[in-house]
Amino acid sequence: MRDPNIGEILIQSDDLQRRVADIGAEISRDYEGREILLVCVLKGAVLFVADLMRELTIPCQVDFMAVSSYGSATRSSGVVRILKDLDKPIEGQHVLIVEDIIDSGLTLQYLLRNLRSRNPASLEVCSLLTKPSRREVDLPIRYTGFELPDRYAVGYGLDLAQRYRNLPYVAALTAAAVAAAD
Ligand SMILES: O=P(O)(O)OC[C@H]1O[C@H](OP(=O)(O)OP(=O)(O)O)[C@H](O)[C@@H]1O
Ligand code: HPA
Ligand SMILES: [Mg+2]
Repeated sequence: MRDPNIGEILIQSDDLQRRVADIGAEISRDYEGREILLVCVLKGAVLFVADLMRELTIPCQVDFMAVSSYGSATRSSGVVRILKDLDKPIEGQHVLIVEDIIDSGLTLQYLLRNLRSRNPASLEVCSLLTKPSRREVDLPIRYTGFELPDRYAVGYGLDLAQRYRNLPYVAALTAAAVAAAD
């Protein structure tokens, strides 16, 4: 039986996989002759980075940073906390931040400022999903997979109170589930 909190499917698994392959090809072309460091933003981006890095044909490394601002609610608290930092310095490296979703943009704003101060050779952003209608700060996103409507989404890494990250598709929560979470 389908979970009663899960509403309509917004992006099917096949469409996710096809788009991830396209983004991987585009990144490989753009960074030809260079090595990149993927900075995966835990936990949401973990499925995306695992699929994306298998599509890259250029040398790459991956490191992980954990930040959190949502707690168990469906709205950002606006306060971004680093829960785990990168293992190594990034000075002189071509860094690509890999995110699952840019919603208000507050997490990414914090990350861009923080990582820029560490003097990478370049710093770009790849986010599978974006919700332009909810953006509170305007930020440069070099690679994007899909635009979402103003609905709280779960699946393919995205959670509600840590659940549903394992769904192979992206789905909207039902209105009742959103109301119960906030
Ligand atoms: O643009 P924003 O409004 O800042 O929202 C986007 C961020 O929020 C989510 O992470 P969250 O803080 O919930 O942690 P998680 O990745 O562990 O789920 C998501 O993975 C992004 O990192
Ligand atoms: O729609 C969303 N779903 C899950 N996590 C999120 N973090 C920001 N927006 C979302
Ligand atoms: Mg989350």
